Amino acid sequence: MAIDDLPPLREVIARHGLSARKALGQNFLLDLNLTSKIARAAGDLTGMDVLEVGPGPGGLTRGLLASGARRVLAIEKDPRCLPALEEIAATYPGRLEVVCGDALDVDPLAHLTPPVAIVANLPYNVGTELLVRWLTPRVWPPFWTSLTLMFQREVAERIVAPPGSKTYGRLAVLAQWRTDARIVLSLPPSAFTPPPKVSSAVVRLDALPEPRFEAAPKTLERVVAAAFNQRRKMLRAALRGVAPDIEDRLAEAGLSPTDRAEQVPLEGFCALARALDATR
Ligand SMILES: C[S@@+](CC[C@H](N)C(=O)[O-])C[C@H]1O[C@@H](n2cnc3c(N)ncnc32)[C@H](O)[C@@H]1O
Repeated sequence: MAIDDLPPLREVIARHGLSARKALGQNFLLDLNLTSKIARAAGDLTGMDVLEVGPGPGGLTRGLLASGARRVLAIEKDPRCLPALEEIAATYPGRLEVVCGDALDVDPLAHLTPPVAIVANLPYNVGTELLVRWLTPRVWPPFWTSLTLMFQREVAERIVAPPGSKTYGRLAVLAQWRTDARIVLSLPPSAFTPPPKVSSAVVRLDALPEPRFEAAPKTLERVVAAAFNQRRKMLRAALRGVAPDIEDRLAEAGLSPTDRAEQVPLEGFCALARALDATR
């Protein structure tokens, strides 16, 4: 059964000539049962403001509106998608605002009132850049309460990876520091039009009221980036450029200079960030 009275998405993309563009990472979800499922994975949206990044022809947008979101702000870079999105806006008067632009340049708080749920099916590189930005504001809690984001399966696994695992790295530390992160849905390439080369997964990240351990976001980001850039090296070598007296700071944080980044738990990276900031 259709989730609204709008025409099927295949008809919409044919009518508006929305052939997928590789440069914009366009792999569309045209099955409205699936887009409803992703909207439901975002939790109870009744009365919430929702930021959707990269709505494309609007399959997920329809799911979000049908599931009771108060208002949806949809930021889409490709102007060819606007007519399809305007049709949806007309079906849900006053509830969908469409902004044409790069999500990296738009301030959602100029359009929405917190608390906000963020939902997106974005190209990989923009998705991780936005994720890191949403996870590292100076002040916590952030303007959003949850992030429900589609990634390549391999990136989703990196976000939820535990310490000691091969995929544990910068994304795992930054995500698990301030959120509860879990994979809530897996999708095969055949779910998308055109099908991508790899499987995808939806990750749900719920903002914690407070970070698990105290640390300044900028310092933590710097430490984690340096540590995992050379993940096979011992910490004292990988972090040499971070501080001249890195061995003393590692000792203060209770870390061994001969450890490697993938063995260091979240708590250890936060302790190191605090030790570095204490000596500035
Ligand atoms: C993978 S498609 C998903 C489209 C739609 N959400 C769906 O699930 O069918 C990604 C969408 O993000 C848009 N996009 C790519 N980069 C963007 C950016 N920097 N800001 C906003 N939208 C972007 C693309 O034009 C495309 O419509």
